[in-house]
Amino acid sequence: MTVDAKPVAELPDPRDFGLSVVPEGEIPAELASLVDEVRSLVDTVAHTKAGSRELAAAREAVAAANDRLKGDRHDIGTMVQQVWPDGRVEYGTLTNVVSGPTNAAAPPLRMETAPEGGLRGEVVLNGTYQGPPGLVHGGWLAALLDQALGSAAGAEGMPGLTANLDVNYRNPTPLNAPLEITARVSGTERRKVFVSGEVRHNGQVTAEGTALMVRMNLPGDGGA
Ligand SMILES: CCCCCCCCCCCCCC(=O)SCCNC(=O)CCNC(=O)[C@H](O)C(C)(C)COP(=O)(O)OP(=O)(O)OC[C@H]1O[C@@H](n2cnc3c(N)ncnc32)[C@H](O)[C@@H]1OP(=O)(O)O
Repeated sequence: MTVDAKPVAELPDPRDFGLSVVPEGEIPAELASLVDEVRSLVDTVAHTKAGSRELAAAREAVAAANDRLKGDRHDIGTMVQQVWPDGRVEYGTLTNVVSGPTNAAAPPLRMETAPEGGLRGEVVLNGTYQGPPGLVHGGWLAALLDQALGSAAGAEGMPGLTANLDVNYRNPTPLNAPLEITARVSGTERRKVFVSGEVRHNGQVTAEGTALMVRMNLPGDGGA
């Protein structure tokens, strides 16, 4: 098994597949700020002990905001073009549930190139990601790993879909605490990209995963 990455410059342009693209720099600062506020609102609502009057008033205010914004929407499948600090261009889904910059349901996870190779990111999951008391839900840890592992393949010029994901939960993962996510490509075989990664808290692995990503079949690939 070898790592046989395509040059990053050959990454597919989503526009060639009929998808819309929004450059990340063109997302209004007001939208980023609104997304942060909604993320906080979801946590607040999930934990509130407010009384009926306050709840009804808050519901009216939220409904008014919803009515105000819901007319003008990006299409499902819209991509966001992100430029890495080293100038590399990457495409992700605008509303990706783990990393989408406009999705208030996303933590959001942003991965960067790690000095030791592969990718590294940091994330804090609030109480809306809870599974067992005070701990992160295992399904969300799998989602974080899936995204990080997929990004590691994408960063090597091999974007694709997850065919298989295997997660081991080694230690409880706390809420409201910094988590480090690492991921890398360990090998390739034809269109198969083998990836692995970890979630750590205070340097201790809490979850680790391996995945098989099947690289997108691109024009000129010959299916290989
Ligand atoms: C435009 C740019 C956009 C880029 C965006 C990217 C964002 C990424 C973000 C990522 C983060 C989010 C991630 C997500 O959320 S991805 C969302 C969750 N995943 C999916 O929905 C994938 C559903 N599955 C499929 O679509 C197909 O099955 C795929 C595409 C995976 C393969 O169907 P395809 O017809 O294409 O290929 P193939 O069948 O010829 O197989 C090829 C090779 O693979 C081997 N194989 C296949 N399956 C398995 C398996 N289960 N175990 C072991 N091996 C398996 C197979 O034997 C063969 O091997 P070999 O014969 O060569 O030895």
